[in-house]
Amino acid sequence: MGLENQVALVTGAASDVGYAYVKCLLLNKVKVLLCDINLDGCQAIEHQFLKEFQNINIFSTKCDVTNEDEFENAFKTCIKYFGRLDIVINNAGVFDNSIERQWSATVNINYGGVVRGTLLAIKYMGIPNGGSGGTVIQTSSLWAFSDSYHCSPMYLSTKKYLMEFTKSFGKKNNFSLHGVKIITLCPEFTAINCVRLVCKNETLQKNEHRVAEVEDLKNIQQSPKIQKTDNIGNALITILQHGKTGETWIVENNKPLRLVE
Ligand SMILES: NC(=O)c1ccc[n+]([C@@H]2O[C@H](COP(=O)([O-])OP(=O)(O)OC[C@H]3O[C@@H](n4cnc5c(N)ncnc54)[C@H](O)[C@@H]3O)[C@@H](O)[C@H]2O)c1
Ligand SMILES: CCCCC/C=C\C=C\[C@H](O)C/C=C\C/C=C\CCCC(=O)O
Repeated sequence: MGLENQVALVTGAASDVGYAYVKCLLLNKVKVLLCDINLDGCQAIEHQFLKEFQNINIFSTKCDVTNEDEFENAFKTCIKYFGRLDIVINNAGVFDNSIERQWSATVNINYGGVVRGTLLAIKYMGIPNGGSGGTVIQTSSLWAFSDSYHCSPMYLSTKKYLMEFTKSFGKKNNFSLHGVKIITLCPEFTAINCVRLVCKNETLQKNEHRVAEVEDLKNIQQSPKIQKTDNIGNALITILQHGKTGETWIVENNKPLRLVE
């Protein structure tokens, strides 16, 4: 299925994974609205791609996925600017180990942001509401399948919740009501500066067990086997073309993209 001339809204677009999503969408002739709390970051990406690729359609807007009005305004901006909306990528996320201080923010962004984005997608793309249907992709993590990794319990649990939300909410009987497919993508680690994010936390630094886990993260990060973000971007395109509502997909280095049965 070709994606040409479809329109996508990507949250957390100023991120490493977001960058790869946007790039792969543009290369498939999708028009893209970049949304992030970091508007400068989105605009820098926008300018880079406008220089790099010809005949692309790209625009940026500030959007905090925890702010209902701001998030809804991003949907309105998208439809106003591009005239339609077909794809929503819920990608904004945070990884914070300071469970004592940050747990509610992690839930509000990683899980709440996905729920808000999904409900808004149905409101703006749902057939009974005048839309043409569409697809929502949630970014979870391969960690959602792990019971062993406890470096950030909040991160892990929000990624599990959003996957369960999608499996349940994306069921075919729900899809038949609005025509919006809802699918989860679970990437394995990718080459990003995650060690910076993980190491900044003092609570973590004081906990010997967790320090050992940070060492593990550093080793994974430095591994030549770590997947490139483009691997995730290419997986996104395949899922948009072939995925079915309620499905969960895993993307790992050097392995075929796989559907979780
Ligand atoms: N990097 C990995 O190895 C990896 C693996 C699996 C899944 N993921 C997931 O991919 C997504 C992107 O991760 P990344 O590695 O590119 O992270 P990143 O830290 O580079 O980017 C996160 C982005 O989200 C934005 N953001 C944070 N709070 C926001 C909010 N309230 N509203 C809107 N935007 C907000 C940040 O500004 C940033 O641009 C996350 O959901 C992450 O859990 C990442
Ligand atoms: C906003 C987010 C930035 C996130 C960067 C930090 C951590 C990234 C976490 C990824 O989601 C991890 C993805 C997959 C890891 C899977 C397996 C690794 C080892 C398995 C295990 O120890 O259980």
